[in-house]
Amino acid sequence: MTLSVFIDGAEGTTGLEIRERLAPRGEFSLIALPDDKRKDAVARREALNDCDVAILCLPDDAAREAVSFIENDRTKVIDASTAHRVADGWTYGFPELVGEDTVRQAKRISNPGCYPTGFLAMVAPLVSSGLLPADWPYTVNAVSGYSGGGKALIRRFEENTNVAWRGYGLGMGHKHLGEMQHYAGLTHPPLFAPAVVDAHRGMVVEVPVPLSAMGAKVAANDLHGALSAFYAGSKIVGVADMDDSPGELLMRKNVQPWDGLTIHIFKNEGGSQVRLIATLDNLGKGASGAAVQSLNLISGLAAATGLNLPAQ
Ligand SMILES: NC(=O)C1=CN([C@@H]2O[C@H](COP(=O)(O)OP(=O)(O)OC[C@H]3O[C@@H](n4cnc5c(N)ncnc54)[C@H](OP(=O)(O)O)[C@@H]3O)[C@@H](O)[C@H]2O)C=CC1
Ligand SMILES: CC(=O)N[C@@H](CCC(=O)OP(=O)(O)O)C(=O)O
Repeated sequence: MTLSVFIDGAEGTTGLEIRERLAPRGEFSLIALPDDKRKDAVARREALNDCDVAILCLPDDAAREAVSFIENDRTKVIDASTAHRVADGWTYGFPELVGEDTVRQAKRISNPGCYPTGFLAMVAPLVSSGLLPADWPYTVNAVSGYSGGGKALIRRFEENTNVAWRGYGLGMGHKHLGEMQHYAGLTHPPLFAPAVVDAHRGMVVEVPVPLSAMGAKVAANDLHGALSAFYAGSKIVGVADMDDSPGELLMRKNVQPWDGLTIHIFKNEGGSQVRLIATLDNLGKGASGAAVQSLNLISGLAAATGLNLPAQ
């Protein structure tokens, strides 16, 4: 059976990439609105009620409006925006953390934010297993490619080639804090320091872990072992081997779309300090690839269909 999918916001950065992933796949037929109707409330309402699955690639307010347009019990929703990430009645679309079956059965799925995907992939399993404390004031240092800010930031970077690094979220009230704290089960919101660099796509999310200062009774190898075991069955999330003499970790420009995520663990001599670093594609596991992973699950298909898998 072919499932009909309507991407609301199909001309945006995330929406276009979902189309790219679904175009070659015979299991899905896409409902598309003509350009002059893509923001027309009547046409969107009709498409949202006609489709089996609606994928919302919209600003938060438009995503809330789209959900309010749905008047039937059949249409399932995958929302890429921040609007429903910690809302009642919504399933967080992170199958590795919440369980594939939970996503498979959901009718309302909220796609995780790109930075929280990197943060939670590392911290949530370590906190829930008790290896890292829930009440530590974690910090998150992260860089994103400029496509993470959608069409407006792409335009800004591509028209002003003189910006190499853009720190933001300087008021420390970033919209991703809620989901990071909630799904990692933390007492405090993390101190989050995001920045954009002059690359179209890609993301590096780092959590420093001063093991001895936090009084943790575990070593870097224990964190590595726990995360390797946690993701052992995953074709999407991988854990890099620990390297005794690491050189450098690079985020490159002009890379191909990638739907995986790799966790790196580095330690100092003596093992008192650890750096947990996740590398991913903000438009892959950070957005469009994650939406397709959830779409596969609610369609009864294998979760791991994605671009350039397995994890690199
Ligand atoms: N880019 C990324 O890496 C990530 C994005 N997201 C989230 O995904 C969502 C989409 O982001 P992104 O693709 O980057 O943003 P873009 O700005 O690139 O795309 C948003 C699209 O929505 C369209 N749109 C705006 N308002 C309406 C409306 N009322 N009705 C129909 N269409 C509308 C825009 O139209 P127009 O083309 O005319 O501007 C645009 O095409 C956001 O909530 C974002 O936070 C989440 C994770 C990562
Ligand atoms: C580089 C950049 O601007 N990134 C966006 C986040 C992109 C993303 O994850 O979107 P959601 O907010 O919907 O989760 C930001 O920091 O606001």
